[in-house]
Amino acid sequence: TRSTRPQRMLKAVQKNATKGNPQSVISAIDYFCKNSEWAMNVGDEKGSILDSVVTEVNPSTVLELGTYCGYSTVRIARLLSPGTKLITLEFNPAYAAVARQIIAYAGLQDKVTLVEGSSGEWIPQIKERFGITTFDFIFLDHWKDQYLPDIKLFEECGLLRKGSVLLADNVICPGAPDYLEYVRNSPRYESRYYPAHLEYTKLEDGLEKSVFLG
Ligand SMILES: O=C(NC/C=C/[C@H]1O[C@@H](n2cnc3cncnc32)[C@H](O)[C@@H]1O)c1cc([N+](=O)[O-])cc(O)c1O
Ligand SMILES: [Mg+2]
Repeated sequence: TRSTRPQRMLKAVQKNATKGNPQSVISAIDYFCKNSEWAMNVGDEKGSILDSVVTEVNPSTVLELGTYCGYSTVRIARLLSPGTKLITLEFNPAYAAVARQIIAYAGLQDKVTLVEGSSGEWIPQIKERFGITTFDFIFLDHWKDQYLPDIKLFEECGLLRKGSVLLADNVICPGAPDYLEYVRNSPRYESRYYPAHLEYTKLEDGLEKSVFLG
């Protein structure tokens, strides 16, 4: 049967990247998406903004929602200080299987815990399962209509502390209007928009950074 786009993306990484070199994995995926097949990775332009926010926060506890093929997982994990691990949630087993291989190719498997399951099911279990009290940094890049219910779940589960940083992809395209309205109008968040473009296109998109005020 025909291969899937994630499988073809993995092949491109194995062909063009250097094992154990995260930057080469990132470049190989961006090259594949620019020259062969578009895919919904955060991409290099928004990825550089992601890098700068992760570097600024220098988080000890990190959560990503929506691993997909692991592109942003690799971008984040490569910047974490030694001993720091990130948890990434992905409920599609086929995507998770590709992501595991891409993360391993980058040599970052020891810095990543990939959990196969849905955010709604797993967020309430994180404290007890992973011994985490709160997250310093959360990257939201899963289904856009899940951003709002999941941020409310973070609040209910006590997973945010004063200064926790949430960074959301695609707040313009495809858009997460209810989430934007919430973080921009809630007195509990200080929110800022980083304008950019939809990955590998000229369409407008951007990231919203929201700091929990406690
Ligand atoms: O739709 C987009 N992203 C949705 C991403 C979804 C990914 O997160 C997983 N997921 C979903 N809910 C989940 C809950 N729990 C765990 N994984 C979950 C899905 O299995 C998929 O791997 C998107 C679309 C465009 N676009 O231009 O169309 C551009 C982008 O950058 C995008 O991120
Ligand atoms: Mg996205």
